Amino acid sequence: MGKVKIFDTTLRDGEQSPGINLNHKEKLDIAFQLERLGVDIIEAGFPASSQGDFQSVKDIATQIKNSSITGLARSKKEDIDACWEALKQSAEPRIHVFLATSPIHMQYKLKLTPEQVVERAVESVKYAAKKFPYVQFSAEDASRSDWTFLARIIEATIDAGASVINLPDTVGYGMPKEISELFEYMTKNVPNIDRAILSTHNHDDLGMGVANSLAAVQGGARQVECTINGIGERAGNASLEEIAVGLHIRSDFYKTGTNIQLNELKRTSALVSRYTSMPIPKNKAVVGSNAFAHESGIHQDGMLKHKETYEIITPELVGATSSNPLGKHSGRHAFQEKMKELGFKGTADELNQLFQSFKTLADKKKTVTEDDLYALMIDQGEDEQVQTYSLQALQVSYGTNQTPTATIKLVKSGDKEITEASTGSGSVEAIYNTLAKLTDYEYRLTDYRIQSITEGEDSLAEVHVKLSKEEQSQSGRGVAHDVLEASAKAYLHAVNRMLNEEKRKKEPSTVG
Ligand SMILES: CC(=O)SCCNC(=O)CCNC(=O)[C@H](O)C(C)(C)COP(=O)(O)OP(=O)(O)OC[C@H]1O[C@@H](n2cnc3c(N)ncnc32)[C@H](O)[C@@H]1OP(=O)(O)O
Ligand SMILES: CC(C)C(=O)C(=O)O
Ligand SMILES: [Mg+2]
Repeated sequence: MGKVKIFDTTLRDGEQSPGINLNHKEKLDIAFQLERLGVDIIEAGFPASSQGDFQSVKDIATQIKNSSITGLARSKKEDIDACWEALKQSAEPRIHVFLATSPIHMQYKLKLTPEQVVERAVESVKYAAKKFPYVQFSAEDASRSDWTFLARIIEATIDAGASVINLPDTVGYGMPKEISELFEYMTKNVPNIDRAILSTHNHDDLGMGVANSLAAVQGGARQVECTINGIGERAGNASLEEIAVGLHIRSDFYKTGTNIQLNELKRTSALVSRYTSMPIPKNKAVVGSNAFAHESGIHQDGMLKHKETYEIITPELVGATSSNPLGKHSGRHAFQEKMKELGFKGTADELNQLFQSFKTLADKKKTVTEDDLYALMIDQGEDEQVQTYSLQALQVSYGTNQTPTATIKLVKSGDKEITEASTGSGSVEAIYNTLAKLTDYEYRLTDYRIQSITEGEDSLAEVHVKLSKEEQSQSGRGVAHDVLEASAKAYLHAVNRMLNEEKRKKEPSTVG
């Protein structure tokens, strides 16, 4: 069996997404990327719909060399003529003529009888075939059409010159088994079907776009129409990246493949997302940022032991990279691996302590980044010094028209709990006034700096302070999820270092 042709309609049906309006340059950029991706046919637009669409189709048709270009036309001479004017310079001019075949569309929208629909379709395909070497006919709303009538119009349009017959699930109504049977039925019941290839075009109203496309391939379709990121009318079209990767990964099942250069998928998806301002959901198959991310401990452990335990698609296949983000579901194996990567050389006990701090942090933060882990490592190094004072509890009350008050409980010398409260003109000053009382020292705060270690709302805050007393000064650093807690920690860090330094000076020198 030959390869399934990929017909990309991002620039036509994709652009029909509410809110999307691509300009000329954006359309050309996307067309060039689709060509790089290895798309067989690019539906560049609907030339009769506007002057802008006409010009884009024309320019794409003259500039793209390695994909065939097509344009959409209603079953009307004016639409076909506009399409010809836009596409006549293309290397392989193709037209896509459509007319609806379902009872509801024929009666209410077209206001035509089934006989008139067959007549109009045949007349249009014949007219198009006089100009175009390749004519595709689409029976719009095929999935809600009567199958006997559909077989009749397919036979008639093939006789009129159509070499591709598309059976769209225009409103995303079909179910996979039904779509597969529809294609099998037409393959068996249309006498001249071997003179055309069958094409499938699915919408995602019931979330079946990709499943129906693959089911159609099972039923005999040899062309699949789809869009990048699944953009399109209403809930969108079937997504190209999912179809191409599905056919590749399960080629054992479908016994076919595509010409798509899979490692261009991620880039193409990102380009379309940027130009259409339609963000890609994190959990989107193939191209979502979580598609190759493994967060839970058991999965990360499995991945470290053998990637295929949890990865059926390698990120490299689609031009993406994998990641093992650490979060609250991560276990010791993945944590240890990451710490090794970061250069941790401590003992098993130290690693264990770090793992506990990491778990505490991960409970508050969605993803713990490398920078967060560095911060934890550095904090641990500091913990090895004598900590005269350590923070037990901190409460700050703050409100407009209210004096900020801090209540702080410290542990002194490892066992004694001491508590104090003080006010200040701001929350940080209230904290520092309270800490000054608790630590019996009157330091001057000569520097206070705050920075976020990582990006995002849930990043760790890092506070740096400098405390001075007479000739002495000492810096301190505190890291916490909360700015006020980091401020208190930084102050205590400086006090503890100051006390350690004083003690060291008093100790008799061992040198000499
Ligand atoms: C399933 C799909 O995705 S189909 C493609 C949808 N895409 C678009 O509609 C692209 C943007 N559309 C447009 O710019 C405009 O709708 C145009 C330029 C195509 C037509 O504009 P207008 O002439 O103002 O017509 P309008 O859009 O209001 O109505 C559509 C007309 O086309 C007719 N029509 C619909 N499909 C077809 C068809 N396949 N063949 C012939 N006529 C058709 C309708 O019956 C209606 O005809 P009527 O005016 O006699 O009732
Ligand atoms: C024009 C046709 C193919 C279409 O987009 C549809 O039926 O969804
Ligand atoms: Mg469509």
